[in-house]
Amino acid sequence: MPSVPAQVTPSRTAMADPGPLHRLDDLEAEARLRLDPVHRDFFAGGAGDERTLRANETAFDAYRILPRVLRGGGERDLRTELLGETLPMPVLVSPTAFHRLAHPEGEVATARAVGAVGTVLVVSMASTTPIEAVAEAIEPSDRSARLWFQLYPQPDLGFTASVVSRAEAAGCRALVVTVDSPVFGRRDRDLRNGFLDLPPGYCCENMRDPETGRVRDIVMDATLDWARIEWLRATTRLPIVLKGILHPADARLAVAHGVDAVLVSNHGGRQLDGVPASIDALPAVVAAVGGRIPVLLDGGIRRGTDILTALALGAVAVGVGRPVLWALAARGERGVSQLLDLLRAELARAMTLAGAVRPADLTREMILDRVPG
Ligand SMILES: Cc1cc2nc3c(=O)[nH]c(=O)nc-3n(C[C@H](O)[C@H](O)[C@H](O)COP(=O)(O)O)c2cc1C
Ligand SMILES: CCCCCCC(=O)C(=O)O
Repeated sequence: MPSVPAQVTPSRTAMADPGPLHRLDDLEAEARLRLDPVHRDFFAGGAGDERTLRANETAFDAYRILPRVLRGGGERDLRTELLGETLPMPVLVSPTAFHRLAHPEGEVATARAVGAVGTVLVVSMASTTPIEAVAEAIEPSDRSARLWFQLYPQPDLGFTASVVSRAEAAGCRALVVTVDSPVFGRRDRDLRNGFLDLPPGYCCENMRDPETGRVRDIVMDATLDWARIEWLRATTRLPIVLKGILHPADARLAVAHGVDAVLVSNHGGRQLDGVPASIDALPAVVAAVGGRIPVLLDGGIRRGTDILTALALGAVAVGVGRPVLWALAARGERGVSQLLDLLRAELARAMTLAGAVRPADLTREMILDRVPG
């Protein structure tokens, strides 16, 4: 594979304190100033004509919140039960690759920020920091933070098992198995930019072979099937979350195969272009699962009102992907903390205005859909 052409080194000096964060999209604008344009394209881009990428955000425009009034309740309680644990809010950090391209401290900075909030960081298999170092980055006093590990199952079962063991030993509390990537999506921006490999000095640290020390390439495995999920089920005691479920029939199969949760996701529009926005796929998956396992969602979450809409349509929690990368690139650890605080504050305010004290108060009847723009 050709390596990436010489990169512009982002300047991290002489940047004034950016102060408080008022809007999530300010982070993207700031990040744009700091990122190498090739890396920015990798983070921002999607597959094909990026129809699904755009739809993930714009689909929320077709939903309206129908609030309840005079419900009182005082302070909002955002705590959320998920896979046997209590999260402080129904927001997780979805797995994204290559955080060290966004900021020199990479996944360590992300983990510290998520650790301070105490929610879940799903560490990508394509992390540029080894899972052990990500786990160590979380302060002992913040150990209520949860790491989950995202896995692309590799055709080499022995190596896959060794990666799962590493994640278990590092204290990861769930395995997020990405099932929407039997092959890499066609990403025109990366092809045009020649971004086909990491720059020298960076690698996917979780792909280091335990025996040889060599770093393997991640294989997107087109032979992946339900039998492999059964194999994984027998290989680990960790809860298994299937990431990339869009079809209700697959959600039913996930339940039948003993999976612990499904994550409705189109990989941020980076795999099969033309699939529905995540929020549009959610209701049918929720109906198919029928409450037997939790349903999560990611894709296009940018506002507290987006989170509220997803929860009311049946998601137990949502994940954010790109906003975390923008926050990290723009402001490092502080930016990720500010982002999570902003989402929490926006959600609490939206719930107050909608008459919900707890996430469980958000119900399907509070959402009108197919509202023309
Ligand atoms: C730059 C980038 C890298 C990603 N890397 C991974 C990955 O390593 N594993 C994975 O399962 N999903 C990956 N995703 C998909 C995200 O987990 C998530 O599904 C998506 O970003 C959610 O959409 P959002 O960016 O609109 O929040 C990546 C997404 C982006 C933007
Ligand atoms: C060969 C490296 C694979 C990185 C995969 C990251 C990812 O999922 C993405 O969407 O990009």
